[in-house]
Amino acid sequence: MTTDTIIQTRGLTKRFGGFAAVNGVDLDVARHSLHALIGPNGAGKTTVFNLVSKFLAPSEGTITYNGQDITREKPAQVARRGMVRSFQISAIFPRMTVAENVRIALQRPTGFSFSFWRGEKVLTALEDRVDELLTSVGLIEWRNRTATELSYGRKRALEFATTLALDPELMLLDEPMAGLGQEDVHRISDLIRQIRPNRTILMVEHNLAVVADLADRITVLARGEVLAEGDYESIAANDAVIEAYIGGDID
Ligand SMILES: Nc1ncnc2c1ncn2[C@@H]1O[C@H](COP(=O)(O)OP(=O)(O)OP(=O)(O)O)[C@@H](O)[C@H]1O
Repeated sequence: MTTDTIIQTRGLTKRFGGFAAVNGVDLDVARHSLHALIGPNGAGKTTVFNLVSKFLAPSEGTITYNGQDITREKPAQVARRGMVRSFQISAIFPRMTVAENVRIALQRPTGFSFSFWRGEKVLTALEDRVDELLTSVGLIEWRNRTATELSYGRKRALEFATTLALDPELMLLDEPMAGLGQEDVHRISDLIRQIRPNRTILMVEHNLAVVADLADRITVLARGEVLAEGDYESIAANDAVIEAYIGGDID
């Protein structure tokens, strides 16, 4: 494996009973790329995500992260290594303010070690970091409102802020556009573009316009196997991919 690969799977397989939801998947995610996993319903995308983030144990195969075998590690261990899955673990506390939500994320054991620090200077540094994160996701003027007052799209921006608080090296985004209206899709797309530099993002996303816009590389799954891989142009022109999407045009 080259040092440019941050996460690699070989022969990744997950069987539920006799059914292989994921079957022999080889995935290479290049460092500092945005890699999208797409495929029709039931293709195995969520299962791959659960395997990579260690929420599920594989039946067969290996997973390496920065060259280290993490196949048998627990989710908390891979989180400490810098792999953070958004939207599942970064739950929002609805009655707390927007700023408090980010502060709590910053004080998590896997985040900045603010919890071990003391004194006024430290608290100022913590507040500065909270405001920096809120500014970066466009929520600074909402900092003292309760999270429950935020629109759906802004809640997602807050989830981004709480994920970024952990300073992830690899962000796993699980359908970041799900349930969003067009305006919020643009807002979150801009946000992803903005946080991309120096990070690696692996994203499951159904919105193909977003995938076309953001992804450097795309892996198409169908029936648990890799059907195709490449940039959007090559994927969109691939007959097997078009057929897998029920004969439709994936544009
Ligand atoms: N815990 C489970 N037990 C049994 N079968 C499962 C389980 N989880 C997933 N499956 C099956 O594995 C297959 C792949 O599911 P998965 O959710 O990974 O697909 P997906 O590509 O994420 O689909 P979608 O786009 O609909 O979310 C499906 O046929 C699903 O029914």
